[in-house]
Amino acid sequence: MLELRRISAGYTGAAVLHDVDLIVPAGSTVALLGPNGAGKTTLLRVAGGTLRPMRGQILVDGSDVTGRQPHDLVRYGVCTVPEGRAVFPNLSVRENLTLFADGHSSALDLAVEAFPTLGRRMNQRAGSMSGGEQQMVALARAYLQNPRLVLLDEVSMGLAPVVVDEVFEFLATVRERGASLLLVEQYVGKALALADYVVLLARGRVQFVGEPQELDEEKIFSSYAGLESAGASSAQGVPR
Ligand SMILES: Nc1ncnc2c1ncn2[C@@H]1O[C@H](COP(=O)(O)OP(=O)(O)OP(=O)(O)O)[C@@H](O)[C@H]1O
Repeated sequence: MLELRRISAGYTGAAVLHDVDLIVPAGSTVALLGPNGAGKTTLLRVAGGTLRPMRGQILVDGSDVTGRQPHDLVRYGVCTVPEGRAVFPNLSVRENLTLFADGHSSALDLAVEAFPTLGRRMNQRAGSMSGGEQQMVALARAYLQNPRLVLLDEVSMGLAPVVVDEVFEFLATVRERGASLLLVEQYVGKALALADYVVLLARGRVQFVGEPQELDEEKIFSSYAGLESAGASSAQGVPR
């Protein structure tokens, strides 16, 4: 579905990602983990078309989409749910959703099915909703675009535990419907439970690719500390 080949990317000339290879097979969920500043958000920006890589190629279903803008990528079935509450605050929930519903009338029903809370709040101004509710709108919007690949950057950030559970149930539903997911997530245990594959990034380089069963949460966190201080060159993959 998505293939990043030897991606180097960064800001104002300085590379943050170095020769990163990453594959998200069709229908698979990949958890992208790593310590603060590892380059996870940067990688999602590259995959989602908001940051052009300095080098390397981005392929979607074998087509080269390097340099394509996010709105072009939607046509390839790639949608991003960025970090933070990506809603139009002055529009109602209904308007926020309709903008992304692409004319199909059952779209709002789909959103309500996913998040019943939204059904009771269709006329509320999105900006006046709680953080969790705004995140539901942002997630439902991506769902309405009938995506084949959803890029998710810390979508549970700052949410109450009960809302986090709801968000993960929703992601499981999106996955069951056949979409691929690439997710950056602070709730490592939940990410591992959902993921088919894990990619661990540190200092802008891939340190480990494997299956969640090969890792456990505690070891990942202890490896973060080592990877942050020791640097990528001396990091020896991930402790098992
Ligand atoms: N817009 C930007 N301009 C300049 N440097 C940036 C920008 N965004 C990120 N960086 C730098 O790129 C590096 C990687 O940041 P990135 O946000 O990709 O890491 P991350 O793994 O998502 O971290 P975190 O887990 O803390 O969110 C950091 O050193 C950061 O300071």
